[in-house]
Amino acid sequence: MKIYEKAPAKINLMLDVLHKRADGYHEVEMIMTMVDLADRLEMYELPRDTIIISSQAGYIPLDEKNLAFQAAKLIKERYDVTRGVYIHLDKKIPVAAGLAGGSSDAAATLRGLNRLWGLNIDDEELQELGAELGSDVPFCVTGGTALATGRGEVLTKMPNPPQCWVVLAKPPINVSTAEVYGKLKIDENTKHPSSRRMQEALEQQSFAKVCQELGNVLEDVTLRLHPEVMQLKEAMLKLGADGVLMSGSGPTVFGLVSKESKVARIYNGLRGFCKEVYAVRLLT
Ligand SMILES: C[C@@](CO)(OP(=O)(O)O)[C@H](O)COP(=O)(O)OP(=O)(O)OC[C@H]1O[C@@H](n2ccc(N)nc2=O)[C@H](O)[C@@H]1O
Ligand SMILES: Nc1ncnc2c1ncn2[C@@H]1O[C@H](COP(=O)(O)OP(=O)(O)O)[C@@H](O)[C@H]1O
Repeated sequence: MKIYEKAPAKINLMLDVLHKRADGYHEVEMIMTMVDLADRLEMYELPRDTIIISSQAGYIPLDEKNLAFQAAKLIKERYDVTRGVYIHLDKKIPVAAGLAGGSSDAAATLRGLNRLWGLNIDDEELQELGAELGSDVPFCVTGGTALATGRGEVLTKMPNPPQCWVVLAKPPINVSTAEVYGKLKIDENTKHPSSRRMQEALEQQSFAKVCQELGNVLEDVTLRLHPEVMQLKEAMLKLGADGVLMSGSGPTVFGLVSKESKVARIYNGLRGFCKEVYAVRLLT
């Protein structure tokens, strides 16, 4: 039997950092949602007790460093599964982009192997397993729109934003999440976005207010390291996006666009100087 799972990318509509914790992680408040740009996973059982990962993408690890491998290993160990699995990753989400591609692959692996091996693990337990793999994995297990607190693993469901277009642009630079958190300084000058106001915008289904409340404290760090991210933000706004923000630790910038008629102009305008541009819908 073959199992297929879709692993969508996330964007952070707002991302606030409250403080650094004793365990080295940062206490966050983020509202995240999924977009229709997704990796596709194909999984089937192997007669031998082994985990094999393959992918058409030449630029991700295929060994135990791969988050899908780690997810398969964790579920096998925790539920005493002695059967093996072959997992093919059809990568579509740009890597190390602030879009949680690896986390979403890990979450999709947990969901898929739960089905393949009939383990009947509920979502809450899958999220707990996910938290052992990374801070964004629990959200990716169930998706939708959620407020994430703690280090990202404490989830409260939120209404989906009003449907719109999302134009994503990833500049050709690599950003390390650990480095961005490491260089972040929270002080009295920090401009904190508000999860309460973003939540109100979602409850009111106000697209204008969602755009107005977009904010990410990690932006300042990544913009300082890579000024070209700012150029992308400015270009997107100039081309007509209604709201623009960097996702996660970056470097991907997303623009929310309500009118379909504007999307082609923004997409084509950005393609002039950025190779990786996507125009997708929210996954609502
Ligand atoms: C910034 C965010 C926003 O959604 O996403 P990305 O930019 O990675 O997509 C997340 O907080 C990233 O989540 P994730 O990528 O799963 O992070 P992890 O693997 O758990 O942690 C990577 C490193 O980031 C730092 N880290 C992560 C989460 C957190 N709340 N505080 C931290 O300080 C730690 O240094 C950790 O070693
Ligand atoms: N299945 C996977 N897909 C993408 N990247 C992976 C995967 N497994 C491990 N990685 C590694 O995880 C790191 C972060 O990748 P990714 O999850 O795409 O980015 P981000 O945390 O910025 O959203 C990369 O350095 C990549 O090599």
